[in-house]
Amino acid sequence: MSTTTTTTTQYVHYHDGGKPGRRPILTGSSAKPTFESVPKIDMRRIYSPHLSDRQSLANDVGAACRDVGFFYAVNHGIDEELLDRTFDAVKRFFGLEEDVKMECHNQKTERFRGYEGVLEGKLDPGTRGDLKEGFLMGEDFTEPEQNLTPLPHLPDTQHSRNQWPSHPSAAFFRPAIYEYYNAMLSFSRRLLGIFALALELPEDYFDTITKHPMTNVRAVHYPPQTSPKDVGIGAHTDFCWFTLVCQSHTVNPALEVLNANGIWVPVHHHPHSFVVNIADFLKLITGGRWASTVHRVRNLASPTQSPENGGECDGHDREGSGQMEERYSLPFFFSPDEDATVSVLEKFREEGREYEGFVVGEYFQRRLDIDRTTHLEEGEGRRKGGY
Ligand SMILES: O=C(O)CCC(=O)C(=O)O
Ligand SMILES: [Fe+2]
Repeated sequence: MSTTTTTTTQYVHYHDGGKPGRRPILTGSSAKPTFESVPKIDMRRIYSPHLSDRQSLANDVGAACRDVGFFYAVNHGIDEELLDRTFDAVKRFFGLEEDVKMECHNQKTERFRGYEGVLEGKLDPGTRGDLKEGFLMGEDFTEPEQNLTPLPHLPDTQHSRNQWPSHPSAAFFRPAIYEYYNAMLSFSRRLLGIFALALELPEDYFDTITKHPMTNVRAVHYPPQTSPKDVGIGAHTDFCWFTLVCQSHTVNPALEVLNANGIWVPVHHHPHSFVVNIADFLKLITGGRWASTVHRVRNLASPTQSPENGGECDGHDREGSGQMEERYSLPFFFSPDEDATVSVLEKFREEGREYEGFVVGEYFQRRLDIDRTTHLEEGEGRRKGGY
């Protein structure tokens, strides 16, 4: 008598470029060469007056963008106390009365600026929603903190506008977020030069399309989750140029990135460092040579120590059965000017192929609209149709 073993392929599902995607989980002999950890890059060379130092940093950055799409940026030069102050303010903000936060609910704006409640987002349709609350702000020429001039050809009504809570108990929040926003914006401009060098382009190559870039800070609070079926933010790629994330400490890594074998690789907390990731626009203009890597957040309670796991966490299917921790993160999203047209860079084009150009703001809004409509869809959102 003979027995047959049937193996069925298992898949990881995600949301990529605004569309659902899936990747087979490959193990053993079918596994491909891929990354198993996120590289750490010392950013001190970004401030060097010598082009050779900036170029050597660019070489490290370029390798990470190609092979992983993610890296830790350490020694980035942004004041650590500023980062601590921002996290304090963010924790305080999410602890405010619900009414104070709901006054600036994000569904009141086209660009999704303002407050989003727990379970209102849903990047992974297979879940009950994202177990997080957030607050989004970004470029807004009416706010004096930004010192911007309005785009001449756009009517005032089409410019992005922020919303801030007006209650006195929230007065601390706007200046704190602006301090972070402005620091991240100037660091991002330097990083853009490093990306240009990494692509063997002149350092100022992207300057003409980043005169008034589209930028966002999102402050996020992930309550601890007890069920592994939940997700803090469903698996996705980012639809900007690149993202910098500062994350608060959790015993277990909550942010995870997907490698080519469908394995989730944990992104650890390194105090005061940023996590940098390449997003869809940079993947697009490099003709796919740089990776816009799928990632997700699960703020699972830490596992109880057991002899089997030695108290170690492997970043995979953790059960939520231990210490409960709140998690806070501060992604900063950077994209070129809303009215810039971009396409695959000349150097990456194949002869005889047609390449479409697209307007940054239009592409961005299309992606944002997908997010806006997946929010509050099933009546779980407390304010469905309310605005
Ligand atoms: O909270 C994080 O670490 C990442 C959040 C994220 O992926 C996003 O907001 O796009
Ligand atoms: Fe993301």
